[in-house]
Amino acid sequence: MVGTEKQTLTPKGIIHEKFGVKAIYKIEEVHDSSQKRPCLYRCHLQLPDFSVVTNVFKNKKDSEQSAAELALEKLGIQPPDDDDDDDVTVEQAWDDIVERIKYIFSDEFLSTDHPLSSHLRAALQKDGERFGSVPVSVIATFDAKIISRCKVINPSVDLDPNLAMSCVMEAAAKLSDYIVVSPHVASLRRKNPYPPAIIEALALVVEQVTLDISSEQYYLDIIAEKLGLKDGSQVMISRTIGKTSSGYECRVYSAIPELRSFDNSWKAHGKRPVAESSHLEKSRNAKASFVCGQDVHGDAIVASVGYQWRSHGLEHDDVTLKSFYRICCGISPNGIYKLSRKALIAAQLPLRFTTKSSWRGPLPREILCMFCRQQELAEPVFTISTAPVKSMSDLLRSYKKLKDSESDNNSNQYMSWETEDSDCDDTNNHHYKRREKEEEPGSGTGYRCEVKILSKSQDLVLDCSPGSFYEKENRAIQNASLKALSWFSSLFDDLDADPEQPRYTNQDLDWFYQRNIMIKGTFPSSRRYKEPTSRSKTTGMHSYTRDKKRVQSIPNGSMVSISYSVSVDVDLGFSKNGKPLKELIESNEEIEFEVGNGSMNPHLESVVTQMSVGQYGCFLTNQPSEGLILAAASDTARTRSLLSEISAGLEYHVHLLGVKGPTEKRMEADFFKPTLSIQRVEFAVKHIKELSASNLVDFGCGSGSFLGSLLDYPTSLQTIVGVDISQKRLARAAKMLQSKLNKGAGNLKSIILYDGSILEFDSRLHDIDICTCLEVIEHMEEDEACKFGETVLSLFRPKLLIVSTPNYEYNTILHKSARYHPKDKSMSHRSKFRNHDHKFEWTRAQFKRWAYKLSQRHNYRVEVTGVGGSNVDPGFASQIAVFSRQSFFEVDVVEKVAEGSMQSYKVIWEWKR
Ligand SMILES: C[S@@+](CC[C@H](N)C(=O)[O-])C[C@H]1O[C@@H](n2cnc3c(N)ncnc32)[C@H](O)[C@@H]1O
Ligand SMILES: [Mg+2]
Repeated sequence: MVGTEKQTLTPKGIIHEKFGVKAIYKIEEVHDSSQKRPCLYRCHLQLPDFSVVTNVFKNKKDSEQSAAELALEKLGIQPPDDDDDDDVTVEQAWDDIVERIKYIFSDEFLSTDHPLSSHLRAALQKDGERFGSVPVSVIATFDAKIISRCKVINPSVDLDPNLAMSCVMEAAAKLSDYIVVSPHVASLRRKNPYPPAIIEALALVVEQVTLDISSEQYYLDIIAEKLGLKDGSQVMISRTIGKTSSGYECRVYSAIPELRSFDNSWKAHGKRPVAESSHLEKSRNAKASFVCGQDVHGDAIVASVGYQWRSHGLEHDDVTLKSFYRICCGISPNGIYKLSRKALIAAQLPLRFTTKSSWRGPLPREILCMFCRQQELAEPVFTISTAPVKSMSDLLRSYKKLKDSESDNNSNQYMSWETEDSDCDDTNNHHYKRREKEEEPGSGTGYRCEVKILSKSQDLVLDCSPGSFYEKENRAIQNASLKALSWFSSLFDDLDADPEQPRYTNQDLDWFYQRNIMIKGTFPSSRRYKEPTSRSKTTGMHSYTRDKKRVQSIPNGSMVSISYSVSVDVDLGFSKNGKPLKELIESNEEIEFEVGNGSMNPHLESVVTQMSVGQYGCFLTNQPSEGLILAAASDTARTRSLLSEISAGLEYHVHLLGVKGPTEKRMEADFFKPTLSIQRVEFAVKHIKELSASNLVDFGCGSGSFLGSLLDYPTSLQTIVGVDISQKRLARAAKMLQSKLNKGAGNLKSIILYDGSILEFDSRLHDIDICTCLEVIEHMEEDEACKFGETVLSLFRPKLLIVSTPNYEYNTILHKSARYHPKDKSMSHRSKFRNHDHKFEWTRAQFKRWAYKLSQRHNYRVEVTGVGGSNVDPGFASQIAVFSRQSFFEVDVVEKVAEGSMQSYKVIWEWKR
């Protein structure tokens, strides 16, 4: 007799028998360039219903076998070499079934991919007596090991499935300590409850249900019915948790927990009792509890339905999965920012606040207030303190200290001592406490802000005291708010994660307080800055891969404008039917952001800052949290199904529309300590003192930063005047000056702000001691700048005129410091200027020519000098011409003009002592 040696099939063989050509193996080569090892292999196996990916192997065959083994495990098929059915005795078979049932009801089985585990998870979603009960028929049908052992016990099980079920019931009866057998309903359930954490994790399933409220039935009864409850009287209703896209309010509906007596004894030892864990009690629904801030047990329905005070009829609106996820998103500070910028995937809550003009979206303080309201916390309390800054030398010394403290605090040096025209200190009408002023009157100021978040019952939730100083009070407040927000954000960010304690009830505050006191230096470091971990892809456009060395051509501080789209994309080779699958989830025609402050999705920012204007880019990344994608996607059902694909990632397309270089002030602040504007103030003060000037006019005074600084220096000045054509800036100047004067600054008699063009003459400003025109002329056309020169020296005729403007030749140095490439062909001539608003920038020779010719025509003497750098090549960063009136013609001209008496300027604000 020829020996019939038993041929055991390999895992791959079994897969082939079952699926034939529908099983697609794909081998991926894994290179590790850092180590000179040969290539490794990973196998992706795609089956009609699911796919698996292996670890890496030295050879392709092993990776394929491993993939097949993984797939068999998922299918619940025992690998053939595991054991040999022929050798199993009946007794052993019973033992195996008992062991297997025990394993099926273990904690770890719930997280396996075995098809039975889905039945178990579904059973744990049931309420009441059915909670955790799994039909015996399911166990007898879907577990290969149980089937094979049942066959050993009784070979006829193939013909009569009832036999297998009896086997399972009988085996389960031997586990009476562990399993409850319900013979009348033929189901099994575990005796001891699952740990609450496991149950909570299971509660994260969010599905869409349809409530038919068209009938005459009471809507709460309909909701009760969906929740498996008797009627509306058993339904608990949450507070409003958010709105649908059309603005209707949503609430969470769930079962009223069993009425328990009020046992307050736990408060003494500070720990809330864990609910008596009978399997009959509904498990805590973590997601619903997170969303509405109340303990929700069992299933919950988010719905927008009910009677509003505005109308008599029942109002209702569809709550889509998208609106649900958007509500979840809006609970976190980062989400509030994302939603308000209409860029869920792209926008990020910035890590720092630089200037109001470059900030996009609601300001940090507004977001913080919104967040506190939403979380039922008290309004944030800001405490502002000032630091003494006495003289230039002290300022320089303290700068160094500040820099150290800034770096301790993981923040950016730009934040300190920066001036910015467009910033205004709109710090009114909020909860501010002012500390004793530590500085001497008349000295400069630096602001520091601390923010405290308290619960409604005034318990401290967060104490955020960043150590940084800012020149502007508003900037200190915004940055402190941002720090508090970033901290809350790190608690809330992942929509699908379960924050341990998402809200702060009195009971939670103790531990919350201890964990959350945030002081200087203990701020959690950000996880945001990662290079794109792209699955690289070439598309004929610019494509980016992980290996490519990153060369940032757009410097930090620039304002970048892009259009982009993001799609969920399933790799061609892995999609079912081999068809490419893609779903657009977010797109934006134009969105602007500041580079380097963390306000843009790091992948997009990293790619965009390597591009030039007009260029397109395409890249792929892994997916962020599913909740975020679903909140952005319009077809949530389809997007969800794509996301379940193993090779799903995000495909970004981006077009760089424009770049505005980093602001002049930021670039200069990076380079000059003290800043050029402070150096200009010092320069002017020196001349005021030399001349013992009693009045001064600042032409193009903007938001009054120069005039405001003059209040900090003791001089002979009695009257100062500002002229500008921007009413908005003049209003800011007035507000700032008033606030400084209220604090007792300066020794002046009067201040006037005029709205008017400095190209026009106004006889009230004739024959002034000193006129200044700092960084203004380059904001006009060149011919206007020349006209201004003529008007001032021929009509206003001040004793001294100081005009400053950037030195174009110095830009190469500034741009180099900002990693800016002026040779970039995509940059226009204008973009090589320091500021996008500059109409021209002169070289030293151009400026000198203008100044000398002008002075000669009007009988002034001129000295051309500057601040920042020195007289040697390429000269001063900010070039300055000082025109002094020669006394020769003086008398005639003064009289001539006084007769003309033209008043073309309008008084905007006036102050008199
Ligand atoms: C860069 S800002 C300089 C502000 C201020 N001098 C300083 O150094 O901080 C230029 C200012 O010039 C003003 N300006 C431009 N053309 C003007 C004109 N024809 N008359 C008056 N002001 C003008 C603008 O409104 C703007 O406030
Ligand atoms: Mg300028």
